Parts: sequence; C-alpha cells; structure tokens
Amino acid sequence: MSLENSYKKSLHPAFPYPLYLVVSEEFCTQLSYLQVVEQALQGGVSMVQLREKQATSASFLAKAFRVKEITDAYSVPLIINDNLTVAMQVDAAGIHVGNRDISPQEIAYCWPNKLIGYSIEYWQQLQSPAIAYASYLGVSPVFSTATKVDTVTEWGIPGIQAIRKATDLPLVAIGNMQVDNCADVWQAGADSIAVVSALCKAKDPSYQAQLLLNQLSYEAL
Ligand SMILES: Cc1ncc(COP(=O)(O)OP(=O)(O)O)c(N)n1
Ligand SMILES: Cc1nc(C(=O)O)sc1CCOP(=O)(O)O
Ligand SMILES: [Mg+2]
Repeated sequence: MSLENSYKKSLHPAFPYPLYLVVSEEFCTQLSYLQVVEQALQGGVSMVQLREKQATSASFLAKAFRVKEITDAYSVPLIINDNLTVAMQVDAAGIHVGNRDISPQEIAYCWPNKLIGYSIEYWQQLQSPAIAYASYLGVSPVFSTATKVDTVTEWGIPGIQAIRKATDLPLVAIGNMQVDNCADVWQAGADSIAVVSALCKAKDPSYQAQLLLNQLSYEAL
C-alpha cells in the first residue's frame, strides 16, 4: 500500500509503541545484540523484548541487566520473554507469554501493574479468561517465519482485520514483518510491528528501523 492511499491512524493510547524489537543474541548476525539494541533505539524503536530461549536463567538475567541499561538510557520499556523471575529481578516494564508459559492471571497476581503481552495463536483464545489480564495481544504469527516454527495459525491480513474487530486491546503484529509488508499490516489494524530478523540481521539497525517506521503512518500523540 502506498503512503498516499493510507490514512494516519492514532497510536493506541494504552500502547504508544509502534515499532517493537524482539532481540535474541542468536539471531544477531552482523553486530552484537547490545549494538543491535542501541542502534535500533537510535533509529526510533519504541519497545524492546529480550527473548533468550536457550540461555540459563543466570545468563538471561545478566543479559537482561545489560539490555535494561541501554533501554533505560532511551526511556524505552523493556519486556522479558517467558521468564517471570528475570522480569521481576531486572524490574522490567513487563513480560510476554504464550499458551505454553505462565498464565497472564498468575503474572498479574504475583507482579501487579506491569505490562503483560499474550500471544494469540488460535481464535478461541479471544474468549479465554487470560484476555482480561493482557495489556496487549501478539498476533502470532501474521506471516510464517523461519525465526519461530512452532506456530499454529498464520493469521495474514484477514486475521489481523478479524482480531481487530473482536477486541480493543492493542495488537502487536509479529512474524516475518518487513519494510515491504508492514504498512498493509498496520493499516489492517495492528498497533505495533514487532521484528526479529529485520533489525537483528541488519548491517545498520538504525537505518532499518527508520525505514520500517516510515511505512507506519500515524498521528503523534
Ligand atoms: C510480541 C510477541 N508476540 C508473540 C511472541 C511469541 O510468544 P510465545 O508464543 O510465548 O513464543 P516464544 O516467544 O516464547 O517462543 C513474542 N515472543 N513476542
Ligand atoms: C518471537 C516470535 N514470535 C512469533 C509468533 O508467531 O508468536 S514469530 C517470532 C519471530 C519473528 O521473527 P522475524 O521477525 O524474524 O520473522
Ligand atoms: Mg513464550
């Protein structure tokens, strides 16, 4: 979709984070994961999730402290993937979980007033009690991706549109989000575009982040 044919959306008042970096050391091929975080923030990334599926809790925690130092310097929220202990110890802004993780209900009980991201992998989840505790929903995945293969539904643009009609919660689109497809996903109802490869594999994450953001037409808050 060209920018001339798109309309300026408002940012979601509860989630003014249009570009969301999900960083894992294993996917950073050109620069260190800390350089990726710093340069992506320089390019305008508005939220960062640290996702370390292979790390021990000790190594995850050490990495989380390093990343938090950088995100704090840019006043950008840090989300921790899956691990509530790490999230609490590093005093993250929140946590992202899916169907095979600790539930949003439990998180809200143990760690109140924090952001809770919850992946939507199939339609019936929208009726789940977990929804009441979620701060945002991950549309998981919009397009299939080699970065995460244990997925259920490839939602596509019709899926985003349908979920948009079904809920007012902020929607984070994830899965093969790139410069050439994120404008359509944005216009279909996503409030945030989450990327791994597009920034972790970039030679110049700051420039790539700017290219992605330039595709997203929104009014400043
Ligand atoms: C923003 C965002 N959306 C979805 C996911 C996937 O979470 P989950 O389903 O728990 O899978 P893993 O990331 O744990 O493999 C995410 N991490 N972030
Ligand atoms: C972390 C993650 N979660 C997904 C989901 O579908 O829930 S897809 C994904 C990886 C997205 O990587 P890339 O931007 O390289 O396609
Ligand atoms: Mg998970």
